[in-house]
Amino acid sequence: METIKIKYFSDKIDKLEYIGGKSDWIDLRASEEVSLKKGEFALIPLGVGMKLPQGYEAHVVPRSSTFKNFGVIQTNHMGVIDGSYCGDNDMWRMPVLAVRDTQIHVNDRICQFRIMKNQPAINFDEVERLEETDRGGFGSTGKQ
Ligand SMILES: O=c1ccn([C@H]2C[C@H](O)[C@@H](COP(=O)(O)OP(=O)(O)OP(=O)(O)O)O2)c(=O)[nH]1
Repeated sequence: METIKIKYFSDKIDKLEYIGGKSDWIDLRASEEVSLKKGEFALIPLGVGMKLPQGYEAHVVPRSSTFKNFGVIQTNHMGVIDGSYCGDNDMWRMPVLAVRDTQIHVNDRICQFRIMKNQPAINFDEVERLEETDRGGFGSTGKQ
């Protein structure tokens, strides 16, 4: 069990809930009304900020139903919340592009997140040749 310090920037959204069993991803809610015309971009405020456990980052992705329900695509495809994004004003947001006119209401569950361990520190060792067998290009194993 990990404990996460959380700040709510709005009292209009439900508190986050960890529900084990079905999925351990945690749904995030829009904390403000967002109206978009087709083709518009917005940063949807998610109304929370967190101090993640030491050595963790968070990954934010849409819910599977988000496109069907709201007609928006997450423009960064997966949001990466660094552990250092933990200041008093560091509210999480979801960048989206609307593919149709749409309305996101306060408290709508729009995306989900999980925490992930940081990768180890990396040192790049530059070489002339990698000395391994080529894997082949995109699609080199065929279609079926
Ligand atoms: O979907 C996202 C992605 C990022 N963030 C916050 C947390 C993250 O730690 C910070 C910076 O994100 P990132 O490093 O991915 O963005 P950048 O464009 O490289 O900005 P920076 O120059 O601040 O690193 O923005 C969000 O709220 N939502």
